[in-house]
Amino acid sequence: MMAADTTVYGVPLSLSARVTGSFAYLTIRDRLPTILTKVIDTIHRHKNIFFEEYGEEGINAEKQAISLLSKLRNELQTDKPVLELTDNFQDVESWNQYLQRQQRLQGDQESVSWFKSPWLYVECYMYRRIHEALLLNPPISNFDVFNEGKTQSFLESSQAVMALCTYLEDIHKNLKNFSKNQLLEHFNKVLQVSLWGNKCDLSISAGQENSQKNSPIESLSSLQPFILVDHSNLVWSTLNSSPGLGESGIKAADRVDIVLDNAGFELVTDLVLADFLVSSGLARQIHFHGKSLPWFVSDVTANDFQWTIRQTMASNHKWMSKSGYQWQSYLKKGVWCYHDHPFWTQPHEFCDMAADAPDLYGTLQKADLVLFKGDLNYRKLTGDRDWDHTVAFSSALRGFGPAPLCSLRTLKANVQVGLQPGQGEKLTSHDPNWMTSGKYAVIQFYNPQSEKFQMTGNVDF
Ligand SMILES: O=P(O)(O)OC[C@@]1(O)O[C@H](CO)[C@@H](O)[C@@H]1O
Ligand SMILES: [Mn+2]
Repeated sequence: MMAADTTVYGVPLSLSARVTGSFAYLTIRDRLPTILTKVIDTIHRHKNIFFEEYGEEGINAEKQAISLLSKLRNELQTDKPVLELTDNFQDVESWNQYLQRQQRLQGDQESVSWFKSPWLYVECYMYRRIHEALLLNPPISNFDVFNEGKTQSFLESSQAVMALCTYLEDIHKNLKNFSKNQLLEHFNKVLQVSLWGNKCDLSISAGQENSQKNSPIESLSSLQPFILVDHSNLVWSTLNSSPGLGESGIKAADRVDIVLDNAGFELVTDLVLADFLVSSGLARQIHFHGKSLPWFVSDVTANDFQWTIRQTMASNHKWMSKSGYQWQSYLKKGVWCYHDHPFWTQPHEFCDMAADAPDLYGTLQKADLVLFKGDLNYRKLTGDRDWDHTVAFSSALRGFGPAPLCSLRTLKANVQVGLQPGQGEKLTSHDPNWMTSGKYAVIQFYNPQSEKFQMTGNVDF
């Protein structure tokens, strides 16, 4: 049970580095400075390229950006107050208003600092400050400091990508003859491949490469026991309960939104899932949501999304190339759409979305299902609070529910809800790092309509 001083109106406090030795503390003390040092090193290694492209201006920009990033690293390591942003990017006002909100919450400016403020806030803020350091130094403003790691993750996963595209081609060939059960079997496989694709995240590894080396399909059965919450059946029934009938006679969802996480291998697993949903007739449209700036080392930007599809098309592997052309065609026809709303690269908990980004909330309300990939999205869904593990997922969402939603997340932060009584304790006893190792995962579903049904006894379709 929560101690009284750790909850406000029943909502636990945000995870933060106030708790010495906590995962948040170790992340801010150790991993974030390491990531910053790698960013500085990356910029320095590109000095000659900046000179070739931009002359002396490029050299000066490199020097100034490194100076700003070194200052940022010092502020972080010495627990200085969080500062206002000074660039003119689209979201600067929202970020500075959030800082003022945090200052009101915490009492004064001095107390809003790296080790005394919510982990979610300061970690997101660090990536936004990295972007500021580039924005304030044109002509290198468009340089993606994480690009090397993201492209390496894709290129070094090429065997796994080929295996996945070959598997997808087999499905395409036999799709028309599949029974409902066979379709369900393949649905579960591509859903779990997308789930485990999330292990390939470069911020947890502080940039250490972690591409996918072995066949993603063959390893699924050995990974099954590590799925702590498996609501795949609820996802399947949501896709099959939509009013419309697809070409294949399957009840098709009109629209599935995928809130993306990492580029590289994980993005390919999401594209394969999206391809399966459309080609099987389970969905008519897929809307992808990426990031509007380089984020958490490996998160997908528009450039990463386009590069990945171009790379797949250019492959000399027959089925990889065929997949790439199919995916490009889906984008051209509007069967697939890509968005990158600024809200995804702000620090807000998702329960704030309806108030702080009503346009985005309204977009998600058009979906029959929203899939949220990865750990950071899970932290924002649950507010990165220190919840008891048996708290219901619906409670932790605190009113966020634009549509039926499902988190596909490998655990890399110490927040997890919706477990059975005793499940957390049992995991801690035989695997103390179960919440942060990336070994475990959840497929965790919530339907706001069923919530409404429980409260009012009826649902207006
Ligand atoms: O969202 P992702 O890519 O699955 O993970 C993001 C992440 O790596 O960043 C933080 C650690 O710095 C944690 O929230 C989490 O481990
Ligand atoms: Mn990520």
